[in-house]
Order: sequence, then C-alpha cells, then structure tokens
Amino acid sequence: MDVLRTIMDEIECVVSKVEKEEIDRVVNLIRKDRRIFVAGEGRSGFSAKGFAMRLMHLGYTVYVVGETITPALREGDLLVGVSGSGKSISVIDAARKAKEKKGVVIAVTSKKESPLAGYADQVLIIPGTVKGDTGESRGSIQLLSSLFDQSLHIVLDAVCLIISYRDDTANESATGAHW
Ligand SMILES: O=P(O)(O)OC[C@H]1O[C@](O)(CO)[C@@H](O)[C@@H]1O
Repeated sequence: MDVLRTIMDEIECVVSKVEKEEIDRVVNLIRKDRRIFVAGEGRSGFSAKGFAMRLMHLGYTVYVVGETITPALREGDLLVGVSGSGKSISVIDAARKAKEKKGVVIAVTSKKESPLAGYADQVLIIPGTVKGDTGESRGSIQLLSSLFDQSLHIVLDAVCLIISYRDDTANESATGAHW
C-alpha cells in the first residue's frame, strides 16, 4: 500500500466535507476588538496553540487556556474549544465557563452531537476519524485521531489565511510579528 498516497486521499476527503458556511461564520466571529482564548488537550491542543500563534502573527490578542499567565475570560470574549471527540473534560469545562461568563464559544470538533458542541454558539465540524471511532466507521488506515488532527491543522490554517485576506495582512507584516 502507498501509505502516503492513502493519507493524502483521506485528508482530502475530510477537508472537502467541511462546510464553507461554517468557516465563514468562524471567520466573522474572530475580531480584533475581542480577546480570543483557545483550549484543547493533547494533539488537539497542539493544533489549537498553532492556531493561536498564527492569529497572534495576524495581530489578534490570543491566549491559551491553562498557560501560566492566561487571564480570566470576560463577557464578549471568544473561546475556541478544539476536541475531535468533543468529550475532553478540560475543553468542555472551558466552554461551560465561557458561557457562564457570557463569552462566545466556537467548537472545533468531528462530532456535532458531542458535549462540547452542546455549549457552542458556532460549530466547525471537521469530520475526521477520532480516537473513539471503531470498525468500518473509522474510514481511516491511521491510528487514533490522526486523520482529524491533520485535517484540523489544514482547516485552521485556511481560517487564518481567509482572515489575512479580509484584514489585508501581508506576509511581511505577519513575519514582523514573529518572535
Ligand atoms: O481531540 P480530543 O478528542 O479532545 O482528544 C485530545 C487528545 O487526547 C489524546 O487521546 C491523548 O492526549 C490525543 O490523542 C488527542 O489529541
């Protein structure tokens, strides 16, 4: 089996199923006049941090939930919770707290019917295989949540690219924000 070819085909299949309208609504919720918090566990957390870093390069005020100096979320702030399964407790908890504080919640997940999605004002469904999927329904040769993780990274980069077009942010300016 050509493993690389199969992985590329799997990613293309998942990314092609992401709703463009959901991406547009997510882009519209990301504004410079509101603070943005990201939350995620494990590999989902790594992608959430990558997303936060790129938004910082684009001039947004971004924090990672759980980091040492992350402030409290306030009314009107945005939480982007990332969980393929939609079941990771710390991410659900962050979403619940954000709603209690009258924040806006985006859930980036594979599962529309998950606990995380239940707290969301807006979902971004990336229908890639996640760790709990079993049998035929996995639809992937890869282990655990790899297919979700890979597709997630591409979709969040697409969100950042669309934001850069909207804000007219050039590569040079983003480079200037890089450490
Ligand atoms: O994306 P989820 O479902 O919240 O899972 C978070 C992480 O949990 C793990 O199973 C273990 O950290 C990772 O594989 C996964 O990225």
